[in-house]
Amino acid sequence: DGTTRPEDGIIGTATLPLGLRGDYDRAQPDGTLPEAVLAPRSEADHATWRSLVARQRTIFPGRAASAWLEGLDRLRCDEAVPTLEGASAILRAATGWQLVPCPGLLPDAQFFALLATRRFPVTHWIRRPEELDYIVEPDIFHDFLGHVPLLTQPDYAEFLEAYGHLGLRAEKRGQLAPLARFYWFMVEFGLIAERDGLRAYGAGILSSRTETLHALSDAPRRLRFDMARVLRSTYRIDDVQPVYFVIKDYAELFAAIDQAPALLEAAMRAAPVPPGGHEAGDEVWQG
Ligand SMILES: C[C@H](O)[C@H](O)C1=Nc2c(nc(N)[nH]c2=O)NC1
Ligand SMILES: [Fe+3]
Repeated sequence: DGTTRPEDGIIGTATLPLGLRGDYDRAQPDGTLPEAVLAPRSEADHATWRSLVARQRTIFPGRAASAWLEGLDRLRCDEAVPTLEGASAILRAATGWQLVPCPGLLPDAQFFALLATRRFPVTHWIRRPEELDYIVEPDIFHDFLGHVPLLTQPDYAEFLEAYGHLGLRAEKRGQLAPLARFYWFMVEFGLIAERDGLRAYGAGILSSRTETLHALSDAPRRLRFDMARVLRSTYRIDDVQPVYFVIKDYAELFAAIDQAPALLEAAMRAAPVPPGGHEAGDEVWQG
């Protein structure tokens, strides 16, 4: 389902060679990097971070999900590349999650094992100033700004831990392809129907200027979240998404985890839906 994506460095899953840039040689058996080997931040790193955040902040109003924005504000990370210790203190108090540094994309088993113990791996390196608009792999801007704010929201925090456990189970049963689709559509590119309208909570959307503008525009197709449909839906990662799925609340994601074991088996036998493909039973989100 995944190929390299030309923009803003959101990566598909299993098919991509792990980490073109990260410091994998010094990673520990669980995939994390020991504090002692972390490269210090330069003023240029902080400047890159500030401009990336400032650019996104101009388009968040009316587009970013309220729980995600509240989380971002609580993390107070606009002025400099955040430290994981500082953010972890806020997360522990809110939902018991913590952040661990990693060299980049991790093998699925390591990734799931960390999520299952409420440890979210955050890539340590940050893109170079000339890469503001485009990088191939997720960097700290995608991992931290995209994924961390919603870890302050209890239902979502519970869901992502359960996803970790489900991942370890699915890996034993060779069901990673449909499970990666669930991560892609509902963690990286998810939309939520809020009282004041449609909003984005997906990390891949909110860490990308182009995707944030596109996802909330009239261009893409938006379907009501349907777990079985998501598990059959393939995707491209080399362009903005042609289709998104809309949840009504984060508890819906956690509830879907319970259905997953049966649906994963069925999805392995079902014909995959091509990227942006239509199916008779599709429930278009009316909004
Ligand atoms: C699980 C998901 O489908 C995807 O395969 C992965 N995502 C990530 C990963 N590793 C990191 N660090 N971050 C991710 O988002 N490894 C695997
Ligand atoms: Fe991500």
